[in-house]
Amino acid sequence: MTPPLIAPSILAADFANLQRDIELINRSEADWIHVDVMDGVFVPNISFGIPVCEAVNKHALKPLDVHLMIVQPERYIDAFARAGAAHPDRPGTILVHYEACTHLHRTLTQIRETGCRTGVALNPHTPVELLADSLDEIDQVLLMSVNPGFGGQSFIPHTLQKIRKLRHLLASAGKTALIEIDGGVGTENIAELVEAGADVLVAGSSVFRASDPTEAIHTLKFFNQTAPQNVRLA
Ligand SMILES: O=C(CO)[C@H](O)[C@H](O)COP(=O)(O)O
Repeated sequence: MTPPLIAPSILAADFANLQRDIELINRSEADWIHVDVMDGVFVPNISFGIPVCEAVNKHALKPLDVHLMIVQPERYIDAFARAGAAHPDRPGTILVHYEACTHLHRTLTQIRETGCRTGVALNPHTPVELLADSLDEIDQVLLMSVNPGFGGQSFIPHTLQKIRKLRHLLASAGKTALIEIDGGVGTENIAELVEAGADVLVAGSSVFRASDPTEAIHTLKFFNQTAPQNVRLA
């Protein structure tokens, strides 16, 4: 089985040591760097914006997975693309929320024009079927498995059903968009998430609250490999 892609969320990093934490991700087996942008309107919290994304990009060696939890995301797509999501050597993804887009097709076209991969995020209550007529424009679907706005929340179990439904929707339409899960992901649920059909796992607290974040990333990525046994040689 191909290991899932792991995207540590810097929302849980130490903002006073952001360069150190980005370099930790660079050296680890993580695949992407997840950048959570919150505006205090779409979600009840404010995280950071374009200058911090630029600062992350300055040190990043892996693609940025920019999750815009903001209203009217079309106003800021070009700025976040320039701030690192559209890096020519490691192009990343810009994700907008379905619930925040009045003209989703236009917004996804705008993201494609920047050179980034396109992503649509769905809140826990938003049905996956609403994406049925947009699949041609979507490279990645992010299912929120907590209510967006804060790290460290508990995983919502209903997400597993949504992953299976989305997997079925994609297969029926012959599409290959990646399924990404965000919120409450850790060693206790990664096996069932991947088994249900998840391709990408965002992990904030389970990485940055671990005593060894590099090891935590390894454990998530290779969750289905048994730990090496201590073999006594004769
Ligand atoms: O988008 C988010 C919150 O809106 C975070 O990425 C998400 O909650 C991950 O954090 P944790 O792994 O701590 O749950």
